[in-house]
Amino acid sequence: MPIKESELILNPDGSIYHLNLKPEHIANTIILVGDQDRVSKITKHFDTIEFSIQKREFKTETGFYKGKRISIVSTGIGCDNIDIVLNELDALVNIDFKTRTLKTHLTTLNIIRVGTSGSLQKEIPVDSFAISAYGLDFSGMLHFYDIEKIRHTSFEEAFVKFTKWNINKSQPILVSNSKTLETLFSSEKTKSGVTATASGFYGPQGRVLRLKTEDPILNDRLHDFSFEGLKISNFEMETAAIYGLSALLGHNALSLNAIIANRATGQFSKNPGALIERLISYTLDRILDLGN
Ligand SMILES: O=P(O)(O)O[C@H]1O[C@H](CO)[C@@H](O)[C@H]1O
Ligand SMILES: O=c1cc[nH]c(=O)[nH]1
Repeated sequence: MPIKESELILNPDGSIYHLNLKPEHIANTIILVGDQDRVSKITKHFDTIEFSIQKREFKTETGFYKGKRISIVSTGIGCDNIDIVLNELDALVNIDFKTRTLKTHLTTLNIIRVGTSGSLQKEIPVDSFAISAYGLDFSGMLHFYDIEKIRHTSFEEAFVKFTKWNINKSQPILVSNSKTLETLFSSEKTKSGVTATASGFYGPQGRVLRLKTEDPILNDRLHDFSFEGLKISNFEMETAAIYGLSALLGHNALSLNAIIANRATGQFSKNPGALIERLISYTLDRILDLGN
């Protein structure tokens, strides 16, 4: 049965609804960034840029870096946007837009997030690089999918008990990265941990400006929690959703984050721009070891 026009939405030019892309526009290796201005900070290193388009916060550039074809896609902020980006990227490679049916041979994408993040541990200082061994979703978006096979309930149960998690918030879900990608991108320059993916920047990450949070010591409990050697290392707003949807759709995913803030020490990077430039160079260097 063809997928209905209301479900797989194509623009008049045949491109997919939000990303505005056609299947030929994307590579099998994709770097996701939050900020649309970060796209050109990556593609300025490319030998050639073959395609560039932007709709809303979703900017895509595809080109060649030292002979490797790569697409950079900006997601904007948050897991609701990741739902759009991951479903549309998957549709671009695994659904035949003419017949509106699933392809017989499915394509596996390599999806690497290059983001910014706030550390929860003193040992992961400002200006370092964090690799997310797991994403811990607090956003709730993944609960709309059948996640039973990809979640890690013993960690989740221990986490809920230790942190006295308020059940009015969505139930946390722990999802793994691609261990193959993690091996490729890990080095003495990276620190690995569990990335907590929050549903907001202020209250949901324990920041207080004028509004008090529901649980003022939640960040302390996140800091102290450990399970079989795993600790919560950092906060950001997309990783667990990328890991969850990639695992469900059969793609490989990894999240690399430049640590611009340290919540344990109260510090913020003096030069976040230079830090993200270093993470971009690090990522591009390692990405060449991926097969095409
Ligand atoms: O720098 P990016 O990739 O946007 O990532 C982080 O920064 C944003 C918040 O300022 C959130 O998207 C968070 O995940
Ligand atoms: O503290 C931080 C820094 C960047 N992005 C976040 O979501 N949180």
